[in-house]
This record gives sequence, structure tokens and C-alpha cells, in this order.
Amino acid sequence: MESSVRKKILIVEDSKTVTKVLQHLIKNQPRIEAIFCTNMAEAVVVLDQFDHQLFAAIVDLNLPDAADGEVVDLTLSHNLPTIVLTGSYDNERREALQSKGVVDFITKEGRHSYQLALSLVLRIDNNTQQTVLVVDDSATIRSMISSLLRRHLFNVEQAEHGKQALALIANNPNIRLVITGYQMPELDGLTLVQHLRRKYDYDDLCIIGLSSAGETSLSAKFIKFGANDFLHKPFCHEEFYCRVNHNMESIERIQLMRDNANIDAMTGLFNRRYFFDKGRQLLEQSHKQQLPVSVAVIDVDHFKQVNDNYGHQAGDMVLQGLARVLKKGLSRFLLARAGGEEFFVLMPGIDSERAHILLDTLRQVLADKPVKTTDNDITVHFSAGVTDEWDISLEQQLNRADQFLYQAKHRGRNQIVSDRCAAGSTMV
Ligand SMILES: Nc1nc2c(ncn2[C@@H]2O[C@H](COP(=O)(O)OP(=O)(O)OP(=O)(O)O)[C@@H](O)[C@H]2O)c(=O)[nH]1
Repeated sequence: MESSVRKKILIVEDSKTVTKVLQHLIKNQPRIEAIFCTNMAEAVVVLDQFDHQLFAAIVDLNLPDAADGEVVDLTLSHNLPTIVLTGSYDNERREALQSKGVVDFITKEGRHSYQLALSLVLRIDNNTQQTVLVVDDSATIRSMISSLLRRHLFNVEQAEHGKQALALIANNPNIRLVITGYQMPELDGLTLVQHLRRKYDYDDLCIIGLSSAGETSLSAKFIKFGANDFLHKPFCHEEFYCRVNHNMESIERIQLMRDNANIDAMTGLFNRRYFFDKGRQLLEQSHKQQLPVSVAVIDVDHFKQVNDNYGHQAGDMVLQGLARVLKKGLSRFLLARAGGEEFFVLMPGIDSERAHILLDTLRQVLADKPVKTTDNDITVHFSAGVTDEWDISLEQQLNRADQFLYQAKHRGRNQIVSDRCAAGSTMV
């Protein structure tokens, strides 16, 4: 299984019952772990010790040594996105805390509110992987929106007008959300939305339009031109975050569905279906650009014996270990688990001589370093066939690589056979 480091959050809470519920919820969370403090003094020590390792905080307002929400100033002064959990709802307090910069203010109303606090933490963690582009000709608006986004740990880019925005998006595939004003020099917001929708699907890029009070029909125009949503200025922070989060969550859900359809659950590599979909595109591009492109079929040697000797579960762990080695060594290329103990790789830009050398290095890495399973360290080998035969279909190239794989097995396994060294080859 892939090893993942859990991210740390700080929880400052004096109620034993609430702490117990939060501990239970966090125990089931693979992505985060929590450091619990029962008062402000403990929180000061923890913040000193773990400052740069913490990425968010959940705090109670009423603590034995800080009865008036002082802990919020403490966590905010350490730049920690802070979620307030409190026993009493007080609208004035809520607004005061929100303008101080807390992420949200949640009243303790049973298990559901603790779950909500944790999902906000996870949301913030996801945001670190997302980039939002803020487009407006007013530096004040750009800076206000950017600072709200950064408070929730989004990465932020800014553009002064539509033309600049288009250039930034073309160069930054991580931009998933665009928040744009209307009137701007060079290219206005509506035209920007039209341009973006010609190129990017609703599932790939979210757009939120900004309209000022008095421009009531503008919001409808934004939606008709292709925006997902709009915000009337001036807006309250809570509405801003609701709209941003709602849109990001729907785009992430679609991404997750796509990943599930394209990824092999056991190894985390792409599956066979995705290999063919993406592989055909990459092959066509390489042919158009007159670039070499190598295709390899990799197969674990005597894998049946691994299962027979160590059990099916250990066999699975061996496949996961092999997948990790391949993924690391072939990160530039399209790699997939084709099924069972067989893997496909498509390597645009390199001929079979270079591909052969690269795969041989990985073969050696694996042969030298056994895969750790629960009870044993297991050494495995693989054989592979590689070809860069030009201007044939993906299926034909895979068939050819498969013939070379067969030769590699026949020659004794634990080796690579390519166009350059295959039996009957004139290219050696
Ligand atoms: N543990 C585990 N085993 C699998 C999985 N998929 C396929 N296998 C096993 O992989 C083995 C493949 O065996 P064979 O096709 O005989 O090939 P091999 O033993 O690797 O021998 P050569 O390829 O000829 O070197 C079979 O025993 C399958 O049951 C899987 O997901 N997990």
C-alpha cells in the first residue's frame, strides 16, 4: 500500500466528551492526525514545538485559562487557518471572528457539527493542491479576493484583464477556478468566459463571475455565457466561501469519478482502458511531430511461485512494490497495469535503445532490492519487450513488444528484449 504521511492539526478543547468524539472521528481519517490541548497554555507550547508542521486548528472559544476566545488570536498569529467550535451562537461574535480571519464558526450541536469541522479541515487540505485565478482590473478587489482565498490555503494567481488571464491559464494547468469581474481593459469578463468555454469543459474549469449591485442582468449573462456561478459585490465572506467551496467540491467529485474509472485500485497506476485512450493520443502526437515513441510490455517472472510460496496477499504487496518502482522510474511516461502481473508503458520522445537502458536499470533496482511484505522480503524479477517501430497503431506496437517479451522469457527471463537485440533483428 502507498505510504502516506498524515498532516497535523491542532485541536484546543477542554471538554472531555467533545475531545472523545473528535478523537474517534480523526482515528478513521487516513489523511490527518491531531495534537490535542485542553487549554491555552498547552497550545502555546505545542505551537512553539510544532509550528511549521501544523496546517490548521480547531479551537474552542471558552477555555479555563482563556475564556474570551484569546486562543483564536494565538492560532491566527501563527497563520493557522482556524475553525472555531463553540457552545453558543452569537451573531455579533461570529461576524467579529470572521472579520478577524477565522475559516468558520461552528456551534456544537452534536456529532454532525464535529464532522463538519473535520470536513472543513479536509477541504482546506485539498485547497493546497488547487490554484484559483482572480481576474479584475481593480488591484483592491484582486487583493481582497486573493487574501480570502489564501486564508483557505488556495494557491492564487492574479490577472488584470481577460487577455492576461487567458495567457496565465494556458501556461498553468493547475488553475481549476477562475473568479472574474466584468469591465476590464483588453478583454472583458463576459468575453473571457466565452473564450474559456470554447476550450475548457465545465468539468475541467469552474468560473465564477463578479457583478456589482445594480447590474442584476449581468449575473444571468455570466451564467448564459458559461460561468458556473456568480457573486454580487459587495458579498459577505461566508457567501463567498460557500460558493467557492461548493464549486470546487463539484469539480473534485467529477475528478474523483474520472480517477476511479481510470485507475487500478490495487496499484494506483492507470488501468488498461486509460492506457489505450491516452496512449492513442500520445502516439498520434508523436507521429505528427516526427518523434520516436517506444512501447514496452513488462511481465513479472514466475509470479505464480510468489503466490504459491508466500500467499496471494503477499503477491498483491509485491505487485504494489513493483508498481512503486516503475512509477518512480517512469514518471515522465504513460504507465499502466494492463492486468494481472503485466504492465504497459508508452514512452514518447525516446527510441527503443534508450527505453531498453531505462527499463534495464529498473529491472536491476528491483533485482537488488527485495519488496517488503508483512512476513517476508521477496525478490522479484521482470522481463520486458520494447519496440519503437514507427507509424503503426498502438495495438500493433503492443503486439510487437509482446513478441519481444516472449523472447525475453524464452531466453531465461529477468531481461529486456528490444528491436535492437531481438532474434533476427537487423538493427543490433
Ligand atoms: N497476488 C496476485 N496474483 C495475481 C494477480 N493477478 C494475477 N495473479 C497471478 O499471477 C500468476 C501469473 O502466472 P503465470 O501466467 O503462470 O505466469 P508466471 O508464473 O509469472 O510465469 P512467467 O510469466 O512465465 O514468468 C497467476 O498465478 C495469477 O493468479 C493479482 O492481482 N494478485
